[in-house]
Amino acid sequence: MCNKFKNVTHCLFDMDGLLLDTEKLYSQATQEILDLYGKTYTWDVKVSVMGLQTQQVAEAIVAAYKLPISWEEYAQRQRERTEFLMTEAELMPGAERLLRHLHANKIPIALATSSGEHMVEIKVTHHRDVFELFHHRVCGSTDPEVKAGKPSPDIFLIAASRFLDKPDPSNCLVFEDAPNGVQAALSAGMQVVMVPDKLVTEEMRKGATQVLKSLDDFRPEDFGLPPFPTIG
Ligand SMILES: O=c1[nH]cc([C@@H]2O[C@H](COP(=O)(O)O)[C@@H](O)[C@H]2O)c(=O)[nH]1
Ligand SMILES: [Mg+2]
Repeated sequence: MCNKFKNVTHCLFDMDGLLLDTEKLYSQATQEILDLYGKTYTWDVKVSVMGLQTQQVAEAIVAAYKLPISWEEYAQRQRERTEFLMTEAELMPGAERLLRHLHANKIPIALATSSGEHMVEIKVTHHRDVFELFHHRVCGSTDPEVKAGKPSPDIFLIAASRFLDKPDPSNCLVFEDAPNGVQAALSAGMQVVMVPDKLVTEEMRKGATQVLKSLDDFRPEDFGLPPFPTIG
């Protein structure tokens, strides 16, 4: 049987909405701010900001809802609300099993999140052992080398270059939930497994190398990675 996917050697993981169930918490915090102005955080705006850096998200929301505040003020309010909420972030189904499996099989893995370093620390409060499996973390909103956020390829190219053996992008597999993140991975010349929210349209899934309902459905052997051990 011919495999339509190319073998890879390294994996890069998005965090929000992919490894951690934080997108619903962002929606909650955003809606609380918009409530003050009688506005509703709608899916079309939400999906357009998913994966962007903090400043870009704040600018987009202030513009979309014509809020009478600066992006800095918006970002400050979002941070105040999310700092509390995100300590309770839960792992997405299949995330821990996949990360532990890749790590146990010595497949180099890295985190490539648009979130800033401080927020990443808060989000991993209850999952430190799992997030320590990564060779390194790239935190887009605070990393001086990451100039442009997703959908630009910068974050994934920088994440790849920080592995000791500096793999070619074509040998890296990205895991993403957001259309902006999928575009970033493709622009970086990488294959990308997309695990989208149910509301992401067919059109927005186009281009992804593989689309899955859950990380639990991922078959490492599709990409030349060691398969999960069979039970029994
Ligand atoms: O409704 C929202 N979704 C997502 C974000 C943003 O999502 C990023 C998470 O990125 P990633 O999925 O690359 O880990 C955070 O920096 C945050 O700014 C947000 O602010 N609001
Ligand atoms: Mg994400």
